[in-house]
Amino acid sequence: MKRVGFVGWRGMVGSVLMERMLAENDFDLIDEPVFFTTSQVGQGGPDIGKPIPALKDASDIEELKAMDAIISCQGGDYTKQVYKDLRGTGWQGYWIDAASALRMEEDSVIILDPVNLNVIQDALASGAKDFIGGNCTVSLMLMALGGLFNADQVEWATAMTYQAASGAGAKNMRELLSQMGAAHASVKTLLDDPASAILDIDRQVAAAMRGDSFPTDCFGVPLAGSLIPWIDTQLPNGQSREEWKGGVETNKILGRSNNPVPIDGLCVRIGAMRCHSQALTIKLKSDIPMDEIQGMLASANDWVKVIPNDREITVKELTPTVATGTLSVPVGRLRKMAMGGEYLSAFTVGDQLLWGAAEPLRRMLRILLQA
Ligand SMILES: NC(=O)C1=CN([C@@H]2O[C@H](COP(=O)(O)OP(=O)(O)OC[C@H]3O[C@@H](n4cnc5c(N)ncnc54)[C@H](OP(=O)(O)O)[C@@H]3O)[C@@H](O)[C@H]2O)C=CC1
Ligand SMILES: N[C@@H](CC(=O)OP(=O)(O)O)C(=O)O
Repeated sequence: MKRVGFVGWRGMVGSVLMERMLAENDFDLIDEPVFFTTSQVGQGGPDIGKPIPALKDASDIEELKAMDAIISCQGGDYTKQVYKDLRGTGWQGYWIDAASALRMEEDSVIILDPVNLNVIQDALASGAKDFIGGNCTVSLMLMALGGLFNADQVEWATAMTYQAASGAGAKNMRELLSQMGAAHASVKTLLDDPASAILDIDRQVAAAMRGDSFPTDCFGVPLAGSLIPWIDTQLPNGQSREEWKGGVETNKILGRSNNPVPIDGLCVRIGAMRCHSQALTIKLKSDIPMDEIQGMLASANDWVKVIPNDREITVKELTPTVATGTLSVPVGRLRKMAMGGEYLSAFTVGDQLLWGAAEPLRRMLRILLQA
């Protein structure tokens, strides 16, 4: 592969992708990396340790057409704007995308190679050209529980999520911190006085959070000190779109859309920065002994880390604070539930910008570059 085009490389997901590609020396495998922009045509691109042309126009179909592969972290609106026109020219290159726009298209593959390399390879062999990153929550759940799914031991599963601000975008991360600051500022004087009453502090914070000056332009409501029990749009059946993705994307990734495992849940935004967490209830097909379960999970890929169901280790190692900025996907709180030996509880955490967004794209490009 000679020419690889990058769109959306300076956004939040794109920046994480660039960091990872530099860390793994991926650019050494690309003859001509070409960087595109929707707003800075002609300006300089990122420093990748070798010369690159000035930024090209990401809406210029002729320029895009010259690429052997394009990797986009620009978002679904951009994909909808150019993808059809580009394919309409007869372009046969590979399209790798972080956005959800093409995920459920028949000809596309949702990529998560530590879990579905077989699906990816079969698709490549049959000429597939569109490789789309999965929803962050889904990818992180499968990185954690891939062992049970691969062994076909899951009868059904529910995922109750605790999703970070980053999933809503860079501005939302900033707003979360502004909200934290505003909440703190509203009671600073009282906090500084050790004799002040906690219920006065509580009343004053609640008033500040409900007040008009509390910063809520991005989330629409307070997140710091609160939570938001809805992510993405509303579907007619009462599911949120994020919850719907849990079922359809998991089964597509596993290559079993025709024989789906029922998966549903409830997706909630909480005040973490960039790590999504999820509490899972898994109905197993049989009462598998716990040591076998742990073995299946731990051996599924190089990044999953089984945390013993021990209080001290769990509170230290199974948190967003520990997982943030790393590729490690800890999974713990593993125990059989009161409902019976086939009911397994689990809790998992992962960085939603790494395995949840950039890393599957980077690895897909690498698969193509090394083919
Ligand atoms: N955020 C997430 O958790 C996930 C996002 N995705 C997908 O990735 C897409 C992009 O998400 P995300 O990276 O969060 O989006 P960003 O808003 O961070 O970046 C998107 C684009 O905005 C433009 N931009 C304008 N101003 C700036 C600035 N000051 N700094 C950086 N970029 C700027 C850039 O385009 P240009 O250079 O052309 O101006 C950039 O590529 C999403 O729409 C979604 O489809 C997928 C999985 C997870
Ligand atoms: N919806 C996710 C982030 C995201 O971008 O998801 P998707 O790639 O499925 O649109 C969240 O808010 O946490």
